[in-house]
Amino acid sequence: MELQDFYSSHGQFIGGAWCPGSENASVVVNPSTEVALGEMTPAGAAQVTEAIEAAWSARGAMRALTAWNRSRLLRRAATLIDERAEALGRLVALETGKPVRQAVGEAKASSESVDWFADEARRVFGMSYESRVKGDRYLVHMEPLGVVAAFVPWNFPLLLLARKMAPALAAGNTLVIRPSSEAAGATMALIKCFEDAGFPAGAINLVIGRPGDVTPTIMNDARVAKVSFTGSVPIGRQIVAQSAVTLKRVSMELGGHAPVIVHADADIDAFAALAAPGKFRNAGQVCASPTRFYVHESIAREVEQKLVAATRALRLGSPLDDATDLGPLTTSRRRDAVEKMVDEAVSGGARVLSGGTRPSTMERGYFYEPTWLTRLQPDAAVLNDEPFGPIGTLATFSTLDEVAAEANRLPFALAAYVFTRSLAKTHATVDRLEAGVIGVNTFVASTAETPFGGSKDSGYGREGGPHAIRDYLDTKFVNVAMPADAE
Ligand SMILES: NC(=O)C1=CN([C@@H]2O[C@H](COP(=O)(O)OP(=O)(O)OC[C@H]3O[C@@H](n4cnc5c(N)ncnc54)[C@H](O)[C@@H]3O)[C@@H](O)[C@H]2O)C=CC1
Ligand SMILES: O=Cc1ccc(S(=O)(=O)O)cc1
Repeated sequence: MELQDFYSSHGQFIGGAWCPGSENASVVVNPSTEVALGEMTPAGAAQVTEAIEAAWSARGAMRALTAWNRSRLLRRAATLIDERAEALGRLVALETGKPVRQAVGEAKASSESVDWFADEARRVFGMSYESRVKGDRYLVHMEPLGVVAAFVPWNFPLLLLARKMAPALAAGNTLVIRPSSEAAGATMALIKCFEDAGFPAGAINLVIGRPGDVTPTIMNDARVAKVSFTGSVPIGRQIVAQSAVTLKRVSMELGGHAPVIVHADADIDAFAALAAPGKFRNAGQVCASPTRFYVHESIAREVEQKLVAATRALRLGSPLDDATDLGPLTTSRRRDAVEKMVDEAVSGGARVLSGGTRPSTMERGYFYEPTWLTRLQPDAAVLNDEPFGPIGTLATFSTLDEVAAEANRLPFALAAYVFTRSLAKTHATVDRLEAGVIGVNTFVASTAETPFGGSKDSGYGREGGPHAIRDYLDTKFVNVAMPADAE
């Protein structure tokens, strides 16, 4: 099916039915060609209210499902996502510019997340314990919150959506989802997997619209009990402020600026082989992307050479090509922001070790070369603001005290990475780092079964792992006193 036909036949999903949006059509652009993939009609504020009403009405149907039923539905959705992974990945590649192999990997990881929470649905345990009055009982029930709103960004439109939907549905909630319009088709296709799995009408609602039409409507509606947001720190702050009006619960998965500490005893070849693809995965548009590389001064020269060589071996090109490692940035505003950061750094005296420009080989598209910068001024924007693009910075260190202070200097605390062969150095470094997730000798810091999230300006709440479902549950204490004349 042509993408335009898919946008037209799907669109918004409200109360179990697909329908067009009520606002003027907007164009979805292919970032690797800058050509329109099609047009879709965004949802207006009235449709957002309809979606909240549908989710509110469907609470009963969700509560009528047993944990085993919810588990079966999630398992079916996970199977469908897995079966459709190639098609889902292709949509992500077309709409966001992510290389198709990475995009199919994202679809598979989404399936794993939903599959994992299919099990978690059956492990929502309350408690029963002895009262301080003989014969009475204290019971603690865990209950769904009701209607949950999920705001999902464009960089991992499948995975970050799955990580919100799966625990919310496993706990028995209903959903109103606002994805980024950049990845409209991929989001619709993922929602279709849940529809085809057989969730009750109204349990899942999708509204693709402009922030000004969608967010205030959701934030001002007291029927929405919780909001889970992934995106930038400034928008996260706005949403937290707005949540005060109706006292919604909030989970925030915001930006990062991950430090990477490479100790003198690290396996340099293994590090370089992981670091180049790790840094430039999804062109660096990953909240946990490794960005500030601190290398022990005794190995700095060798690390620099090997890192640059490994980076030059990466293939930049069409996201639809299986051999591509690096596609375009998803939006022109991201490419422009990256370009500005590099140009300003260079004006301030930074040295470019590789990249530093748009590629001469690509005539169109929001491409930018994978870039390494060194000798940066401490106040360079790239060392302080999240680059969210294909830029890595290199600096040296001599002591753990010095590098730990530098790593923790920023207000972000999402991911960090450490490379060493020593267990003692691993523990000493990990203990000093302020980060929600830490990879040691790896850039994998997130799986379906482990908690992902940050602290400080990187937000709060955890996605994935056994901790995640707690954010979608309410606690009810019941004190059962025995009547004096009970039989
Ligand atoms: N933590 C993460 O995974 C992500 C972080 N970001 C951060 O955002 C920066 C810029 O991304 P942009 O899309 O250009 O910026 P942005 O700050 O306008 O948007 C960030 C995300 O929030 C959404 N958004 C914007 N306004 C919203 C609102 N009022 N209500 C609900 N959602 C809203 C957007 O659709 C997007 O997905 C990146 O440089 C990065 O720092 C962006 C996407 C994902
Ligand atoms: O942007 C947030 C983000 C994206 C991807 C992953 S994962 O490593 O692929 O799980 C984690 C966080």
